[in-house]
Amino acid sequence: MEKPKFKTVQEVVAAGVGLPDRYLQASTGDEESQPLNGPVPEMDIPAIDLSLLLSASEDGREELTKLHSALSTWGVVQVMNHGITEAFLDKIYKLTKEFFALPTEQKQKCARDIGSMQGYGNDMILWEDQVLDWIDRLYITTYPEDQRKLKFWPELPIGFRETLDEYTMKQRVVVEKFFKAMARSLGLEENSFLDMYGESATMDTRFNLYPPCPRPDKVIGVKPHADGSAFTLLLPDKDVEGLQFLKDGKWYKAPIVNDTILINVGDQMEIMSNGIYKSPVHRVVTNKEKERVSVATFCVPGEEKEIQPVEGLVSEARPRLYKTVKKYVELYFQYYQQGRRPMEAALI
Ligand SMILES: O=C(O)CCC(=O)C(=O)O
Ligand SMILES: [Fe+2]
Repeated sequence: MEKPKFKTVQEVVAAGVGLPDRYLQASTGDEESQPLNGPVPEMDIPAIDLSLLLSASEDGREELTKLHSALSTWGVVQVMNHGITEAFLDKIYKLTKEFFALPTEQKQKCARDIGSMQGYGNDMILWEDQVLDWIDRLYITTYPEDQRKLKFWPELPIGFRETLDEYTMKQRVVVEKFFKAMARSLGLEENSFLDMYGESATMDTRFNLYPPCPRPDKVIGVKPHADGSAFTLLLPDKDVEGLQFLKDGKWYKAPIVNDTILINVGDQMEIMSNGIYKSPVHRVVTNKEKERVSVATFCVPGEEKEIQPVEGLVSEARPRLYKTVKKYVELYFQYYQQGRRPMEAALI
């Protein structure tokens, strides 16, 4: 098997050769108003009770209103009472840290092949002169089961595979409820989005490690992007901040709230909701002293599915904003490479 051409961030750090130029961001000109490592205000997003969202009670309706308000402004919510115990989430965080702490040779057993996304490696190099993100990751397709490639599922740390399998099944329950809740919050029949999303939808989980970085003013953990998924379930680090969302041209940091899952809308949900729910641009900044981890699961419609605004959200007052797209993720990378917002391709 071909080995990846570039070193992981952990290997760069271990080599002790200083910071390679490939990680240095070009000046964007707006550093003065909001420098990469400067203080940013915290975003004001609600914690939504998932167990209430599908209830017909007064409290349930109130929760749906909160969901609508957060997703149509920020495109992000914290979800609590999601049915996954704190002890289980802690196990995921622990296994993530243990995986990245393994010796390089052990991690390389799950190394990504050149040109493919799945497996262990550094920021994927998609174009020449790309400034690299300060991140190492393990990217695994977890669902449907027949699409799993076990060679990318680490055998160590012990329990990783079983726990990831269990986490996938638990997340599926959350995903279905969340789709139904989003439909209800827009006055639609419960299955409106699920029917379009499809039975063949995939889940990809990405374990992210951001080692301490010598130049947080010049180096970024993940460059600004919006997710190409329908939506993303995220477990941000429980102690170390870093995730920021862009709203009206300003960056805000995501709060850390224990025992919640952060869910952000992705481009394909923005399309299905005819633009009512926003796929937010976000980034991750680096930290000089502390290592940070996160675990993101991307929920992606099946490749054969045609994704478009659902009927109930198109009217004379609100004309259709997006074309029908298929295999959006492929299109996503073509645009991303050109430094363009992939969403542009879907706009009518
Ligand atoms: O590390 C994080 O908190 C977010 C990572 C992210 O945005 C992504 O993986 O798409
Ligand atoms: Fe993201």
